[in-house]
Amino acid sequence: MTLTIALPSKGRMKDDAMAVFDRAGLSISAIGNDRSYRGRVEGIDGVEVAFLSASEIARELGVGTVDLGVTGEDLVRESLARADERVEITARLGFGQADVVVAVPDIWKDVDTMADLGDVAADFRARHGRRLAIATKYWRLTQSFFSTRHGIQLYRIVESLGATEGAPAAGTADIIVDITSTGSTLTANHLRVLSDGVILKSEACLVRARKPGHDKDPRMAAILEAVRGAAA
Ligand SMILES: Nc1ncnc2c1ncn2[C@@H]1O[C@H](COP(=O)(O)OP(=O)(O)OP(=O)(O)O)[C@@H](O)[C@H]1O
Ligand SMILES: O=P(O)(O)OC[C@H]1O[C@H](OP(=O)(O)OP(=O)(O)O)[C@H](O)[C@@H]1O
Repeated sequence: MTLTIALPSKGRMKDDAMAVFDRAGLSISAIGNDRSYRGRVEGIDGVEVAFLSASEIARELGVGTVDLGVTGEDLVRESLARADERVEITARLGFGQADVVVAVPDIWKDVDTMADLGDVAADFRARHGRRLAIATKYWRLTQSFFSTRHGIQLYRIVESLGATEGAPAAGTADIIVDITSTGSTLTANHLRVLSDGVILKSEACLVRARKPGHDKDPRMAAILEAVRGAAA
């Protein structure tokens, strides 16, 4: 059986992911020309490399069409319901660090915690005639953090696929849930992370799809050991 490893084909994780595999002594070459989306690991037969976007990698791991992949933990937990039943995070790779956070307008001086935000949400309709609106592309993470973890039910998610930090100023949402690394985009948009508003501390991970046979496959064991040893 062929083992398929998915690596980012583009985006911010591409170069670091290739570098980890290089340091691990797993040299990857493209099949055909440089623009090919298929590759192989030199010296190991029966292992194929698929180059996909980081978000596609998370989805493909969930359905098991790839065996291993490098992608962000945020994308895994957002794309997959009950992620831990379907995939295993086998190594944290030391790059792509970013936090998924709840951020509110700076001028909401009395709102510092999720409990404060729960109070705001509870009387938002009475004050404004509508529910608190949260702009995000992280539906699943937002719902589980607000509803399950903090018992906040009175809100509405406004899907945002870009420039999420601009939504409060544009009037399309009241607060946001988004990824941040340096924090400069939040600051530039006059937003502030709640003191207990970090939903997930994400980084790039080597993720395995839970499929039968992996535990007995020497190629899987060799790849995991090599990549773990090379993680920054
Ligand atoms: N400042 C940042 N902004 C956005 N993502 C970041 C940042 N820092 C690290 N990341 C991580 O990078 C990953 C997304 O990378 P990238 O945007 O290259 O992915 P992509 O799947 O190619 O995107 P898309 O499919 O939207 O084109 C996520 O796991 C995210 O957590
Ligand atoms: O905390 P910061 O360092 O400001 O980064 C956060 C921003 O970066 C990402 O946007 P995008 O994918 O456009 O990335 P880029 O701003 O790094 O180009 C993300 O959606 C945030 O908007």
